[in-house]
Amino acid sequence: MSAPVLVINSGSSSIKYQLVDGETLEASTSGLIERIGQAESILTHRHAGEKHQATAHLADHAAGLEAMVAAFEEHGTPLSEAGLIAVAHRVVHGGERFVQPVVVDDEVEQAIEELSALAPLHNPANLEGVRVARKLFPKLPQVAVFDTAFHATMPERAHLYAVPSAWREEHGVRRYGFHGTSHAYVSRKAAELLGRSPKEVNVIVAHLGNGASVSAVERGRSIDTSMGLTPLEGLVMGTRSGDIDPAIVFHMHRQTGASFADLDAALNKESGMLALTGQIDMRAVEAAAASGDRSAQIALEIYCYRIRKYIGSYIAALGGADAIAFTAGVGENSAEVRAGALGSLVALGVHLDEAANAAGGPVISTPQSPITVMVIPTNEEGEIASQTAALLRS
Ligand SMILES: Nc1ncnc2c1ncn2[C@@H]1O[C@H](COP(=O)(O)OP(=O)(O)O)[C@@H](O)[C@H]1O
Ligand SMILES: CC(=O)OP(=O)(O)O
Ligand SMILES: [Mg+2]
Repeated sequence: MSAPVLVINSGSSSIKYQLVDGETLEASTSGLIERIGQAESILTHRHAGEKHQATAHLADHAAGLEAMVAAFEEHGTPLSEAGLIAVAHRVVHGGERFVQPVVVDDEVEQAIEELSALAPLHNPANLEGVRVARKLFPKLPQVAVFDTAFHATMPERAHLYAVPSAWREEHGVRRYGFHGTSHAYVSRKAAELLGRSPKEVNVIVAHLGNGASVSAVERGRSIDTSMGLTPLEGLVMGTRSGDIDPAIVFHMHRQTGASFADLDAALNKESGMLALTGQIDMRAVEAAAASGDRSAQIALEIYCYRIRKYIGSYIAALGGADAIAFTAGVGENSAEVRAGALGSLVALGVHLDEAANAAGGPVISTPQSPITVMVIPTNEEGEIASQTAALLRS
């Protein structure tokens, strides 16, 4: 590896990590630590085509990152001998200030902490990863790469909300958008698949994971995206409601006396597919729907209908699209969701090839389709490593 970067994606109860070459984007080692803070945590470490799994009690992110360091020592090359040029961190909210990757110092750490109010599910965990890694690897540059950065190009018509000016000017209320490294990487790959430069094409990216968002990418620049001030707006997600009438919050507060903290938790953690079906995982929802469960069938319809409305509106926003690309856990794996999301878009130039869709792509539209539909595996860690290597070169 010529520019090895350790990429860390700290979630609320998990840590994903990869050792990636910032030049070739090749990952030699990757891992996932799940159920941090619970009685038994699971560490899955992949190196040289082999999978090593272990369980342990990992009380917090510090313990999780120490277990990661130990796994590198046990399997393959210890991190201290890997020739790392940096540790790179996914940070979800960068606010208005961070529109490029930055090397983290005390002041940047403080700024990320202040942004936690805008991404309470994500930034605190990201920050924890940064803090522990700064202690573990004090000599290496720690770089933060922000989910929001790619969307900094959105025009005012897309990022301004029609709310009182003090909210906008004094409290940073605007659309920021998230999953930016994924939207950036996948929209570039879509242009590559079309055999064109990113600057020549308009692409709609549907990133459908646990969190989910759609973006409209005009000639390589994000011009709109479905997530807003926080990662709650837009699509129906695993546990998040996506778009609702904001008055529902006031109504429920008045009706039940629930606090704003309770309502925040209800919309972020107890809504979405979980609220509609009792399940978070799309595989379980699809299995229930296939076995005749009516609420799962309706939930799938709602999930797909919301995506379809966003895609239709982004075709309008872009004045026509060259490609639609599906990515992330659901987008890459569920032919049923892709078909459901595209149904009735024939009138807008989307002709799905059902056999190609069932086979998983990469191209899943017919050769005559005016808009090419694709399935493109995302690579957030590779994109983060590549942006980090570019920052350190400059
Ligand atoms: N074969 C599959 N069919 C349908 N959905 C799947 C499949 N594999 C994974 N998923 C969905 O992908 C989700 C995770 O996506 P991912 O992009 O890894 O999310 P995150 O990064 O937010 O954790 C799971 O919750 C599951 O719903
Ligand atoms: C921003 C966001 O929703 O991220 P994730 O999908 O990882 O939850
Ligand atoms: Mg994700």
